[in-house]
Amino acid sequence: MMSDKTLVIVPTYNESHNVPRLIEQVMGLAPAMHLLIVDDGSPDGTAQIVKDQQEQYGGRLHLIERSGKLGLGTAYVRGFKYALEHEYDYICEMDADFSHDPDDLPRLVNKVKNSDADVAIGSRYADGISIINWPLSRLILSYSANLYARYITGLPIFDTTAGFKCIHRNVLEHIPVDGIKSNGYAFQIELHFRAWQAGFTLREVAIIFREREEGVSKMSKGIVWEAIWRVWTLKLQSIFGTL
Ligand SMILES: Nc1nc2c(ncn2[C@@H]2O[C@H](COP(=O)(O)OP(=O)(O)O[C@H]3O[C@H](CO)[C@@H](O)[C@H](O)[C@@H]3O)[C@@H](O)[C@H]2O)c(=O)[nH]1
Repeated sequence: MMSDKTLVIVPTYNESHNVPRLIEQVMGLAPAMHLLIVDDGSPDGTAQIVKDQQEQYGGRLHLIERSGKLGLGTAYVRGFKYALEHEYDYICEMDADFSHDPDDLPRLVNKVKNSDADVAIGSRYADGISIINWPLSRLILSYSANLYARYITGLPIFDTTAGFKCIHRNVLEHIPVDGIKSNGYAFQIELHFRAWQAGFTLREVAIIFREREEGVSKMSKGIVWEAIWRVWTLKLQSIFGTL
């Protein structure tokens, strides 16, 4: 096994305007990282753009194509299994739309490599509120969802729904990733909760989150509802065992 292999997993749905620059930026980082795009049959041809660039990056750019829009959570679970099968040590999550700055990836990876953190979370709320250009309504929704999830679950972090992080391979080997049932942004809460319950250390690293400039958010009412009820099932499961 190569030492210190890092895989950045990016789920995509209709991100053709973002993915060329995303690939260029992640492939240009030092130390070198691998990038896995998990695309859900995007009608705008996102997957084809990835395929066209694969040869250029000598085996560092990977693609999983799924048949339709199956959700953010299952896309990450698919990516985690790929990471374990291919023996990556550090596994990162990131959005395709530059809300997360790829240049912050080395900071997250270093946090896991060089501190007690098993999961380093790129946090919008660790240092006040560091979000640029979100409408006030979205900011209020996200902030209150995070307070609510933190209060009910007891998670020791401020950004429970963060989708930007680095995870040590050990975490994914020890929590049953197939058992993560949330599929929207609640997936992030559930992943943090299961890692924390298993005794792993979560640490927040302050980042600046920027509203996307290209494409649209896939946020929906269903995603919000799932987060509202899911935190209760997580809490109850932790008290009573599997429901
Ligand atoms: N493969 C796949 N990818 C998806 C799907 N839904 C969304 N994505 C991809 O997942 C990433 C995040 O989706 P967005 O729709 O851009 O998220 P957002 O509204 O900006 O939400 C942000 O905030 C959430 C809550 O705070 C975070 O949980 C989320 O990760 C993200 O950072 C993007 O790369 C998007 O293309 C899906 O069904 N399938």
